[in-house]
Amino acid sequence: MSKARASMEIGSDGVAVITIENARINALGTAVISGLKEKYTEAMLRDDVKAVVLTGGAGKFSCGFDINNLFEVQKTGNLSLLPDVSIDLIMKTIEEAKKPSVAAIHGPALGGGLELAMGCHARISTPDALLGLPELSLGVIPGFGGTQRLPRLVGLQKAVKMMLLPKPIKAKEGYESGLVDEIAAPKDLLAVARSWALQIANGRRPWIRSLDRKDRLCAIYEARQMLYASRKDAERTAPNMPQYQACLNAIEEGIVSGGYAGVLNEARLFKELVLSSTSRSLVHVFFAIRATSKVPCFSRVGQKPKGIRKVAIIGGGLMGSGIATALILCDVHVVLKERDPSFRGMKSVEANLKALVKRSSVTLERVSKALSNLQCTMDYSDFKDVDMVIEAVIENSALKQSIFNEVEKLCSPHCILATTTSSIDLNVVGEKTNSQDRIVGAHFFSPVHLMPLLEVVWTEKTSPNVIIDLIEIAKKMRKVPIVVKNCTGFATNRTFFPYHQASALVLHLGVDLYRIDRVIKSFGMPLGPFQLADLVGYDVALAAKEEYASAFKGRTFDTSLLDLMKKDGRNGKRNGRGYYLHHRGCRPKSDPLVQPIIEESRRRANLVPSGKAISMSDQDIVEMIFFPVVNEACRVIDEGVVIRPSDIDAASILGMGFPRYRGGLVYWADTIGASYIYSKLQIWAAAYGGLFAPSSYLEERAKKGLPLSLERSPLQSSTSRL
Ligand SMILES: C[C@H](O)CC(=O)SCCNC(=O)CCNC(=O)[C@H](O)C(C)(C)COP(=O)(O)OP(=O)(O)OC[C@H]1O[C@@H](n2cnc3c(N)ncnc32)[C@H](O)[C@@H]1OP(=O)(O)O
Repeated sequence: MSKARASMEIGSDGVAVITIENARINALGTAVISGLKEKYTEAMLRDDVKAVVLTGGAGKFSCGFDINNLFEVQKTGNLSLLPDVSIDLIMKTIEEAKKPSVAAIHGPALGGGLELAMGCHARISTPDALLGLPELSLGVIPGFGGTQRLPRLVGLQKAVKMMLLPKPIKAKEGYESGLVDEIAAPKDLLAVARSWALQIANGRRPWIRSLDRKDRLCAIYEARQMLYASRKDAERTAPNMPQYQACLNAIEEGIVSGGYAGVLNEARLFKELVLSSTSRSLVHVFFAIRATSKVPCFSRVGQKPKGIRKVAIIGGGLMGSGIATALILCDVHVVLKERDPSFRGMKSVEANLKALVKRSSVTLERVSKALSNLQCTMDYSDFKDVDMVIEAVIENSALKQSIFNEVEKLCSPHCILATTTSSIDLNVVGEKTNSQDRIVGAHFFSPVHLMPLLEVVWTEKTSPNVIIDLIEIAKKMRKVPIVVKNCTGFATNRTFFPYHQASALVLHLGVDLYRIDRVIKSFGMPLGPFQLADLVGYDVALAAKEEYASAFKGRTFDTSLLDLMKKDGRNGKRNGRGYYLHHRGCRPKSDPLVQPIIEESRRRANLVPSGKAISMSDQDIVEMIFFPVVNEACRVIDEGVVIRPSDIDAASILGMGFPRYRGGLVYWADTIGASYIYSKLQIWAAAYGGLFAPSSYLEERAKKGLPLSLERSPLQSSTSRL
C-alpha cells in the first residue's frame, strides 16, 4: 500500500501535476491534506510553474474526506482534529491562488473530493467518473464548500437534488449540468487538463472562481420557494435526520448572504452535525456494512475467490427469478431450470427488468445485454460447466435432497452447491450427497433484485473456499454478504422472530393494533408489524411460528390470532383482506371488522384476566417490541452465529429495515444500555413468560456494565471455526 500523500511532478510545459495518493480510494486524510497544502505552496512559489493540474492516483480522483477521521472526531469529541480544508486549502490556497488549477477527474470524485475539484478553475473528466456529494448519508453536510459551489455551478434545483438524494452522477450528466467543462478519454485526460490549465493562465479561457459565480443562481425569492418545498419534502422523507434541514439552510444562507458567508456558515453547521447522534450512527453503519465481508480465517490463510462466471438456478419462482435477474445484471451467465414449459421464471425476470427500467435504475441497453446472459432450460444438460448451482425450490427437505443428489453427479467436483432455504437445516439438505463441503446457504431476501442483503450460511463442513466465492459473487451483485452459522432462522430472521411475537403480545395486552403500527413506523421501521404481516402473508408467518416454537421451546408467545384471521377468510394483501383492507393503487385502510377477531384472540390468550387494557406509552410499546429482539440478537452473537456484533447492525438495517440513523439494532441497544434492557425484560418475563426471559449474554453484559457490541477476544469467542 502506498503512503498517504500528495505528490507533484512539474512538466517542461510549466504545468505542475499534483496527485492525491492514498491507498485505493484516495481518501483525504490529514497527511494528504497537509501534502496538498505543501505542494500547492511550492507550486505557487516556483517560477517554472504556470498552472496546476490536480488529480488522483490509481485511476480515482478522491472519495472524499477520510471517514476514519470523522470517526476519530466523534470518538474523542475533539473538533480541532478537523483540518481547515474549506477556507485555508480550497478557498485561499487553490481558488484564490495567483496560478490556475484544473481538476483532472477519473473514477469517483465524491464528497470532499468533488469539493476540491469545484475549488479548481475548471474540471475535465473521463466518461467513467462518478461525481457526487454523499455527505448526508453520513449525517453531515458537505463541509468543504460544496453547499456553496455546487449550486453556483449547476443551478439550485440540480444541486439540491444531488445533495439530498446522494446518488452520484456520471460525467456526461456532469457536463450537461455545467459541473464538468470537458469530457476526455482516459488516455487524454492529463493532456487535456494541462492544455486547459495553460489556456486559463494565458487568458485564452476564462479564469472562473466557482464561489464568485452568480449566473446560475436564481433570484432570492425564487430560491426560497424552492428550498421551502425541499424542506417540506425532507420533513416527510427524512424525519429524525437533522442534516437535511441543515443542508438546505446552508444553501439558503449562501444565496442570501453570499458565497463567503455561506462557506463560514457551512463550516459551523458541519461541526455541529459531526457530533450529532445521527452522524455517529451513520458513520458506524458505514463501517459496519463494509466489515461484514472481512472474515478472519480467510485473511489468515490468504485465500482468493476463484471467480464465478456461470450459475445454474433451479426453480423460476419468486426467489429463483429474482436471483437470476440480479446475476445477469452483473454479467454472470445464468442457466435457469424450470419445470413448467411456459417458462414463467423467464417472464418474471423480464418483468423485474422492466420494472427496473421504469424506476430508471437500469437502461434498456443494459437490459438487452443482461437478457443475453440468460438461458432457460427444463433439464440438467447445461449444468456441466457451471461454477455454482443455486437451488430455489419450495421448502421441502426431501425435494432439496434429491435435487442435490442428482446435481452432484452432473456438475464438476468444484461446483458450489447453494440452497436458498430459509428454514431447513443445511446438514439435512446435503445429507444425500458426498459433497457436504460444497453445500452452502445463500439466503437472499425478497425481492432479491432489490434487497441488498445476502446471508452466506456455513456448516461445520462447508469449505472456506466456498464461502469466499459466495462473498465474492454477493459483492458482484452489489449485495452485502453476512457470513452466518447454520441455525434456525439464521441471523436476521432469527433475531427478528420475537418482533412479531412481541407485537402480538402487546396487542393482546389491549393496545390498539393500528396504534402499534403507527408507533413502530414513527420509530423508523418502514412498516408496522401488522402491515408487514399482511404483506408477507399469513401462511409464511404460521410456518415460521411453528418452526421457532419447536426450535426455541418456551421462548414463544402462542396466540390463535392468525388462525382466527384465516378462519374469517383473511390472508393479508394476497386476498385484499387482512388487518388492513388492501385495494390496488390505494393505501391500506384500517378495518373495524378486525376488532371482534382480536377480542376473541385476547379472550383466549387471557393475558389480562380483568379484560381491562394495560395502559402503555409509545416508549413502552417500542421497548416491549424491540427489547426481545435485542435479547435474541444477544443469543445470536453469543452462539457465534455472526462473526461480530456489528454484523447484526448491518443485517437489521439491510434485511429488516431497522432505521439506519439509529445505527442498527445492537448499536441502538447500546445507546440505551444493557442493564436497562435487562431490568425491563426481567419484569416482563415474570409477568408474561419466556418470550422475555433475558439471555445469559445480556445478563452478563448488564451486570458487568459492558456494551453489547464489545467483541469477545478470539479465545473467549464461541465461534467454532471461522
Ligand atoms: C468535509 C467533506 O464534505 C466530508 C466528506 O467528504 S465525507 C466523505 C464523503 N465520501 C463518501 O461518502 C464516499 C464513501 N465511499 C463510497 O461511496 C465507496 O466506498 C466508493 C464509491 C468510494 C467505493 O466503493 P467500493 O468500490 O464498493 O468500495 P468500498 O468497499 O465501499 O470501499 C473500499 C474501502 O475504502 C474505504 N473508504 C471508502 N470511502 C472512504 C472514505 N471517504 N474515507 C475512508 N475510507 C473510505 C472503505 O471503508 C473500504 O475500506 P475497507 O476495504 O477497509 O473496508
